[in-house]
Amino acid sequence: MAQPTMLALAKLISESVAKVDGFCVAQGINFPSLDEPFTIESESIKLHPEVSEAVNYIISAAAQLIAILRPVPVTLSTSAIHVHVSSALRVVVDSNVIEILREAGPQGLHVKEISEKNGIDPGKLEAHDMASRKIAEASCVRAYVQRDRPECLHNQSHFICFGYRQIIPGANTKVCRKSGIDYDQANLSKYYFSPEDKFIGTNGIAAYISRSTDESVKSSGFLYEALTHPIGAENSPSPPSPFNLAFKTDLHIFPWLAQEGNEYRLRRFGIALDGFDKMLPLNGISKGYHWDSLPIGSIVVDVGGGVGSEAMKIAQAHPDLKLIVQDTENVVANGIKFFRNKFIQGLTSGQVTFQVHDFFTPNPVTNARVFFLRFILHDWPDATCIQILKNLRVSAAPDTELIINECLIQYACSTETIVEKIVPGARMKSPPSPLLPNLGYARVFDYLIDLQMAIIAHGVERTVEQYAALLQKSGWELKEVLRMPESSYSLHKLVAVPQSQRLSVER
Ligand SMILES: C[S@@+](CC[C@H](N)C(=O)[O-])C[C@H]1O[C@@H](n2cnc3c(N)ncnc32)[C@H](O)[C@@H]1O
Repeated sequence: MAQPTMLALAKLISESVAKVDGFCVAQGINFPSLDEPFTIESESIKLHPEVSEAVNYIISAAAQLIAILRPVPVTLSTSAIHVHVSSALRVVVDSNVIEILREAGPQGLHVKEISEKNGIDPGKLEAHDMASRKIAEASCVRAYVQRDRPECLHNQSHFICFGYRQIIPGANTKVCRKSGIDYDQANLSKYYFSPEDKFIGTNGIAAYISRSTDESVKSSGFLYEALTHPIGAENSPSPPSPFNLAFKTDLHIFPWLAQEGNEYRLRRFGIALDGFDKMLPLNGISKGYHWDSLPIGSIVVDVGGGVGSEAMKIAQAHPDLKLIVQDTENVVANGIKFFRNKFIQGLTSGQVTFQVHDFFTPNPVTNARVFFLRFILHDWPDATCIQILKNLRVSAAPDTELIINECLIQYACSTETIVEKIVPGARMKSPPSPLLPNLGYARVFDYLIDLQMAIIAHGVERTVEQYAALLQKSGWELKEVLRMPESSYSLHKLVAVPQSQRLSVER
């Protein structure tokens, strides 16, 4: 007899599929197929609030079934070598295979022709593609690149989703003209080999893949060495991170990215964060928070705002707000270029300004209505976060609200903490049994990013309680949690207000 859990999971899957089907029928839409070209809009149904819950239950239940059904040694061995998927993905992105296939059209291209364009030996390319394809299939992801004939590859929706500029007349012409790239064959190959320009004007997904499979994957192999490093073991205040060991540097990743020679990586990092947003519901940044009820002209400071991809969305959706994007010098320069490409009116109208500011010093803006922090605190250990938060607290006005936009980690067991009881929104809705309380595999990305933060930056993804404690120690009070359950990543907004007693910054 099958385990009762298996039967319950199978039932949950069919009920949830029926819900997705019912929604599609009621709306008169087809659920996107893997054989159709990807667009951000067509994918948005998967993040629709009425669909996403059922989708998450299906993903979570399917993974639990796989874990039950697959022999344990196979599961462990597969996980042990899964890193090769990342390495193969990087080859495909950084050697321009996607762009070359897109240009070739639906009939695909012989590997020799791909090789003529990107300079990678066909035998090697074949080997890489096979690795990527076979492992992807083994993980039930489905092949990224399809073959009709043994030596011919063509794009599937997964690769098209990387959103490279198309190198064919029409839509491409516009983008390529913007970046000053001509269309003759000579320049085309130059473009393939000009990484400085590669991601500019794209939707950022390929930049995200390229970044993650470069610094992060290389560093990941050093996790054990970092954890067992004698300096760390001897309680040194700054034990090396896996990134430090892999890249032979003592620097934290951000000052390292700002170093001469890393200009391409820094630019790619900024565009990658814009690409990351494609995992989130459209207009997710606006959801939940009362942006529309802020007084006209209110100042929103995006602290460590990167190239300003979030500030751009807030500015576009709320034209009466003023945005100040703060970051380090090189990033601010990249941000201004990013805005010139995507939203020049924001700059010319004065609605958005950039400011060089080190968030380890008190914030120069003392009349902010909102301090906005996205993906800042997860880059640093607790003591450093408290420093950052205190420097915002000393500059906060009585009506300043602090929005922390971060992933919230949920334990795989049920919890009922004081914070969950008293702070509105702090508690996550529990999924039905026998799914894990944290939604299991449907939320695996959260836990991988948690590891990634530790690996590249000594950082960490935190629970609501951990954020409440950091805020409490730095003069802020957690007021509410604005959850966005439809996000594929547990990205939520924590809203904090100044504690009544003003703190002085400890140095
Ligand atoms: C993970 S990124 C997040 C960027 C942006 N908030 C977003 O969500 O797209 C972290 C940002 O912090 C910036 N940063 C790092 N150290 C900084 C410092 N000391 N002062 C200001 N910004 C800093 C980095 O340059 C980077 O843009």
